[in-house]
Amino acid sequence: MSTGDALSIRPQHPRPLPLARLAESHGLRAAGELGDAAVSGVTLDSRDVRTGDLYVGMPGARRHGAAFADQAERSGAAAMLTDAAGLEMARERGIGIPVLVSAVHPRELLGAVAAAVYGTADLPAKVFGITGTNGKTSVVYLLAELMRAAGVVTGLSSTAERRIGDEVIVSNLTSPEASELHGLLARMRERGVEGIALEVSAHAVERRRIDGVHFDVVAFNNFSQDHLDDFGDMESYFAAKLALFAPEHAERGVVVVDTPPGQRIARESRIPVTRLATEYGQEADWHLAVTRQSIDGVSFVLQGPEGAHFRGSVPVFGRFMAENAALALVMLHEAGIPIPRVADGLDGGRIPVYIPGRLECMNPDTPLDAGPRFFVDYGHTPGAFEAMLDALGEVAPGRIIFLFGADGDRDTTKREEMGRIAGAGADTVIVCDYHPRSEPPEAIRAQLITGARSANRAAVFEEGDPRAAIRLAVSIAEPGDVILYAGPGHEDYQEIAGQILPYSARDEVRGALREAGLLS
Ligand SMILES: CC(=O)N[C@H]1[C@@H](OP(=O)(O)OP(=O)(O)OC[C@H]2O[C@@H](n3ccc(=O)[nH]c3=O)[C@H](O)[C@@H]2O)O[C@H](CO)[C@@H](O)[C@@H]1O[C@H](C)C(=O)N[C@@H](C)C(=O)N[C@H](CCC(=O)O)C(=O)O
Ligand SMILES: Nc1ncnc2c1ncn2[C@@H]1O[C@H](COP(=O)(O)OP(=O)(O)OP(=O)(O)O)[C@@H](O)[C@H]1O
Repeated sequence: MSTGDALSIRPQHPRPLPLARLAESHGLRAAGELGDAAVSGVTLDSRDVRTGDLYVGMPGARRHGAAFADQAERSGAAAMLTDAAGLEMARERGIGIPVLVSAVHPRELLGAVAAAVYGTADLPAKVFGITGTNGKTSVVYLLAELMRAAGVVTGLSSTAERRIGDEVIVSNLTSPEASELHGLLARMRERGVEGIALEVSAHAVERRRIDGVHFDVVAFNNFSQDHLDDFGDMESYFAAKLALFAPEHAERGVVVVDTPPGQRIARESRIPVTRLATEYGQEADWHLAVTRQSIDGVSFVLQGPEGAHFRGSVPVFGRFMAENAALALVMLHEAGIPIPRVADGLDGGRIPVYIPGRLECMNPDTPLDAGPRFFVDYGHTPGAFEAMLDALGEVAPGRIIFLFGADGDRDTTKREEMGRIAGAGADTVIVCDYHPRSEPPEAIRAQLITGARSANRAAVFEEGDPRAAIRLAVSIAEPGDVILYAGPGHEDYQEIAGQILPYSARDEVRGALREAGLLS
């Protein structure tokens, strides 16, 4: 997520849709005369309204969007869509624009309405969606890179950023609200995008942010603890992911079946599923085997039905990166972009993917006998910590120095487990602050440290200020050691006590490496 509050992206040449037609096709009641009013965009945020928009004022967790109807009207909204309560609020505010009233929660119609306004119900492009706890952003970037290799014009939407070809758009949520998503899809269509990779969070499925999108292929990679503050329990979190595997969302699915959650998705999916296994002996349609690993990347062989196979590598360490790449390859194959076509566009199977802030090495040119390698990562779940530290255990030439903090005001139950995994998998742990938000930072650190000490392995240091923590890590590291800073990834801010402060871990790390003479 970024703190950038850029306006949502829209098509450059919208085609206004008559309100009367919209009302009729979606069972909306018109409060007053619609005349020949038409709308050319949709938004549910008054601060994002453009002239000619349909402003959707719907109830949120904290307030009703209709409270901002006057602001939306002043900004040029041509009409409003709301519920009965919202209509009352709009009337109280003396709104003059036409109002459409929905008998159900407007969220239930938002995707279909946005698709109708933007004409995105049926896209010429192939659309791919990935869900799972960790690795969604990585799979999205791999999909985009592999499509480029196959000569496909690509667009993507991820936590890190959204992209249309080479154009980069600020990303505020992992999965944008349906109104924003359809605006993005419409712009992609204008730009001739032929293949679209979308990260689909559990929130997106549950809050109907993907309504009106029909995926050619959706995929599931893994499932572990996260977001319990939002979903309450693991079963509800899982159910939100499983719901993506349904005919109303997608044609077909690809599932990593190494673990019981993956096997369950494959069993309970309501669409045909192709299975990918990375564990030896696991029954599946496609099998992945890692052939070589180092701190600089991972090589693998992927084998599938009818002799389909791929031999290649990813320049990011970890078995799970090979798994992410294999999953992307199988998804494309299932959508009719066959592996040989992708392989033809790659140099010897090398996938030159760059994933911002995911196991990103900040000094890849430092020789291992001259200094430590410093990686910045977005991992913030016990599952991601385990995957990264297991991977490093296999490839780190020297000691592992692990630097991390935890979110304030988010799933507090995962903190001790994150600390324990860090303490068990690293040689040195440095606990610092991430986004404390409204919580006392030292209390968050204390929970992480309790977990880290419980493992009885790593030396544990506490340094709240992340800038100082980075420098502490560099000062104690020796040639061949690996420093892994988990949490901030691509982000460019720190949220402390209601304030958003500029902070880029990647820039800070570069600065610290320069100070130490490890980067020019
Ligand atoms: C918990 C949650 O999902 N909240 C979302 C929700 O906020 P809310 O219900 O609290 O909205 P509200 O503040 O009550 O406002 C009600 C309505 O008034 C509108 N409003 C509000 C203020 C204003 O000035 N003008 C205006 O029009 C709002 O746009 C909204 O439609 O509706 C907002 C508008 O769409 C979202 O931005 C907001 O996402 C917040 C930012 C969020 O952090 N969501 C997280 C939990 C999330 O969705 N994360 C997932 C998963 C990430 C992962 O996998 O790690 C994601 O996909 O990003
Ligand atoms: N297949 C995987 N299995 C487990 N961990 C992974 C996998 N792929 C990546 N990771 C770890 O999880 C971290 C987050 O990866 P990524 O950003 O791709 O996941 P995400 O699902 O998009 O997370 P978010 O939705 O929070 O952005 C990575 O930086 C890496 O540490």
